[in-house]
Amino acid sequence: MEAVCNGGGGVSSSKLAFLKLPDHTHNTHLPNGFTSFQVTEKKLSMGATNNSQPKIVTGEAGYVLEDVPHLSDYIPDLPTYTNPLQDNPAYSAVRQYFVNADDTVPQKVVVHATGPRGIHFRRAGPRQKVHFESDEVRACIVTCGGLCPGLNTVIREIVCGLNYMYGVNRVLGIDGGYRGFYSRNTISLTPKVVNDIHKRGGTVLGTSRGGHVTKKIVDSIQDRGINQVYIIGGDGTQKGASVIFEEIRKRGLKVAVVGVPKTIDNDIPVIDKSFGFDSTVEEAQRAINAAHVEATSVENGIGVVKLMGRNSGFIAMHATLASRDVDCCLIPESPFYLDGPGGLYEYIEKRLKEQGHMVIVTAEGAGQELLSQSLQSTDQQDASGNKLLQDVGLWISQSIKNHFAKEQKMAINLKYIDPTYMIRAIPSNASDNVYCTLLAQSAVHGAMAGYTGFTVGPVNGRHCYIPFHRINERQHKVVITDRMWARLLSSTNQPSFLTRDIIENAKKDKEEVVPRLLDENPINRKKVAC
Ligand SMILES: Nc1ncnc2c1ncn2[C@@H]1O[C@H](COP(=O)(O)OP(=O)(O)O)[C@@H](O)[C@H]1O
Ligand SMILES: O=P(O)(O)OC[C@H]1O[C@](O)(COP(=O)(O)O)[C@@H](O)[C@@H]1O
Ligand SMILES: [Mg+2]
Repeated sequence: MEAVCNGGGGVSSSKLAFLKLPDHTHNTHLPNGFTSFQVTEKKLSMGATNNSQPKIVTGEAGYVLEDVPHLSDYIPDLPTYTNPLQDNPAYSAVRQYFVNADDTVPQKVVVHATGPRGIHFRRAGPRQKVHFESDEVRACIVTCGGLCPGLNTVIREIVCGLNYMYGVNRVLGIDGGYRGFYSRNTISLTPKVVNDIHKRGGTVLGTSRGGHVTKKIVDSIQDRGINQVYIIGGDGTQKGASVIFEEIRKRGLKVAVVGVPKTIDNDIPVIDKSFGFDSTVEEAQRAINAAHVEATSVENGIGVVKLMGRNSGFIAMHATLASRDVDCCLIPESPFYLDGPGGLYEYIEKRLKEQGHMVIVTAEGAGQELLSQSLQSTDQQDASGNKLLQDVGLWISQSIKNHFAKEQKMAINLKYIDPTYMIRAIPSNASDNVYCTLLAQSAVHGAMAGYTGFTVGPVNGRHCYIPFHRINERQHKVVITDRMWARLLSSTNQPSFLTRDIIENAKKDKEEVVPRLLDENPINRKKVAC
């Protein structure tokens, strides 16, 4: 799939050179109808601005580039160096190893002949010129939030990428998440130290929730002389990274802040999917197989499997689609009910009569509203402020058992499998390892080129630098009025549990979360001033 654009809207290739955007766009007048917007902030004495605003470049035919910050936005006269990769024997033979300064990637690849070209992100990759010298770099890596297959691979590849590609040999590992910046030890990471870590699950750096004290974290970054910060973590972590970036920018420090999105739940928007997701879906097959074997080995056997997915049911949906042994998949985005016509109990009875067994997969966040009606509702949160969930797997298993015992309709034989933490702790599979390598290398290239305040990730198959605000504005969720959920419903034959209200709400949600590019001026949407 070719999804990379150069500059202008539907222009001929001969015009492309003229339409080139600068590698990092400031409040610049651009050629031929391109306009760059960055709200003009009050300048601080050291040249820093007091608050960063979205950097938006617009062009012909509704072209919009949502650009990422650059150190030169607030540090005047930032020196430039030749990229050492140009003398690296592994890369110098590559026909065009460096990314074109004006390469951008469209967020939407399905377009209409007369529709605008829509939002684009800056393409990731090595730049001809960099803004750090190799021996100047002092990088650090931190991992935060829940575990996810692939964390160690990303750590390994950041360390190796910095060292092999840019000759950087000072990389610190921050121990135990954000709080490790100010309350724990650091470890020195070299290619030798990280050589084998991708074969292990978890994170060699340790992780934690809570403990994000921005001032203490940035003080520690400043005190240690760190100038590249690689922050690997989920939606909470990326919010934390954004705040750290703002503080660093406010202090006018030459420190690149780079987010690497980690989420086993795949709940981060914009990017195609998160690392570890494939490994997780694959590992979930083992639990589903076990549930299927148990269910088919007895009369009226029911296997219930709980998978992770706090607010987003992607793991359950994909594991169900992959398996074909699942008769019902429950996710947080699709409310369901138990009793009455069209309810879960009725469906279970029908399925058992038809085939004598069934498998139910539930995401951990499914049916929480039902649980809080029937169990005592708790509003407990974890250290990061995430709502602590009640065990839907246990609850639904018990509810099904009670229902069939009470009605004395049929004797059922139910087995509940909770493989959630076993799945989360595995090392990443081969395809996730390759993905993690690309993510890590893209992150390193971006920081070396002076970009900052961004999350790296694939958009339509191309790695991009995405501004934090785009990652943090919403959660990625299964849209139950989309084709993928319809595919699942047709593969399991389960009831949709959809009432007219739910369908209307789902449509409304979708309209709110996905910017309606066809009829909207993005400049108005972002409320940026020229
Ligand atoms: N809104 C926020 N602002 C600053 N830091 C945050 C925010 N939300 C979460 N964090 C921090 O990010 C880290 C990880 O967040 P958490 O929600 O536990 O996991 P994840 O990043 O995997 O979603 C924690 O240290 C938490 O304190
Ligand atoms: O690790 P904990 O605190 O038990 O939390 C479990 C949660 O962590 C996750 O595995 C990942 O969530 P995060 O990406 O927010 O860290 C969720 O699927 C699950 O709900
Ligand atoms: Mg999270």
